[in-house]
Amino acid sequence: MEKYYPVYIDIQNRKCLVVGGGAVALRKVSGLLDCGAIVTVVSPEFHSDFQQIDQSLPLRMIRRSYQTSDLDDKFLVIGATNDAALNRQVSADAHIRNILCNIADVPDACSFILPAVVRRGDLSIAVSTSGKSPAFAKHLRKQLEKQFGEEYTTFLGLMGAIREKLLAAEHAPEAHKPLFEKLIDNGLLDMIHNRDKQAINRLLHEVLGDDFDYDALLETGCRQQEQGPRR
Ligand SMILES: C[C@@]1(CC(=O)O)C2=NC(=C\c3[nH]c(c(CCC(=O)O)c3CC(=O)O)Cc3[nH]c(c(CC(=O)O)c3CCC(=O)O)/C=C3\N/C(=C\2)[C@@H](CCC(=O)O)[C@]3(C)CC(=O)O)/[C@H]1CCC(=O)O
Ligand SMILES: NC(=O)c1ccc[n+]([C@@H]2O[C@H](COP(=O)([O-])OP(=O)(O)OC[C@H]3O[C@@H](n4cnc5c(N)ncnc54)[C@H](O)[C@@H]3O)[C@@H](O)[C@H]2O)c1
Repeated sequence: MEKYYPVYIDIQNRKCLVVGGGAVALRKVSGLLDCGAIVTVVSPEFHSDFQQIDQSLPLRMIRRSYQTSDLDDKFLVIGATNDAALNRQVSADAHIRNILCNIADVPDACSFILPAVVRRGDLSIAVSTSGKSPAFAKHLRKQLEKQFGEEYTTFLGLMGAIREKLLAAEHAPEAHKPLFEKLIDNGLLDMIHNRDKQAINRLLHEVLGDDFDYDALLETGCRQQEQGPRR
């Protein structure tokens, strides 16, 4: 049996709790805010870098010890204190309430564990070793970072905009599939990497038709990225 079921969770506008205020908690808070969560962090003391977090982000800092009621209305909790018994308590409290829970470095107290992640715009590559070797997950993440450059950000912006345009015209996944495959197989990524706009437009016109233009599609792709939270 597989130990973990891999998923991507949409936490935009979801209330999340981080317990602890050290360097590890700071990393977890930043990661949650980056993904649009509404974050509460509770701890008697806070790492000084918490002051550096953009004031306009939805972060509430509570300066006291954890209490069970901190979990009220929460979707997800991350425990990152230096008190092992307290971390266990957070995990047990979350379990009873069916709240998703990660305790930093304590896999058997987690209902989900965190992968090492490479992000290139909408592309994310998550690496987990099912807890067997976090050091190796990090190593692999660094290798992937070298392999996957910024061209993937543009590439996915473009593919997303093309898909949106095709879907707006017709919901026909079977007809669309070979079009996407042609773009992928005929070197679109390399063309983006080489910034060869002429070659890109030639390929787009050949595969999709004359009303598919690189600059116009990219503009829609950027607008989609800038759109705010959905919930
Ligand atoms: C990926 C990453 C994400 C993140 O933390 O955000 C992450 N750990 C990272 C780094 C890292 N962690 C540790 C080291 C020291 C070297 C080593 O031990 O290997 C390093 C490397 C370093 O720091 O250089 C120590 C460690 N970690 C865990 C234990 C306990 C145990 O294994 O029982 C111990 C031993 C504590 C002790 O010795 O007492 C447990 C977990 N750590 C996980 C995630 C989950 C499984 C991930 C997977 O499936 O691979 C899991 C199960 C639970 C969780 O925390 O979610 C992040 C890399 C991010 C990046 O750089 O991209
Ligand atoms: N994954 C990693 O890279 C990594 C690295 C180091 C440590 N860790 C794990 O994460 C834990 C935290 O690491 P750290 O370096 O941030 O530790 P730290 O000692 O800097 O911070 C611990 C925080 O817990 C808070 N805390 C203590 N009791 C509390 C309570 N009752 N309620 C709320 N908050 C409370 C403290 O105020 C402090 O802010 C470590 O104990 C270790 O298990 C993970």
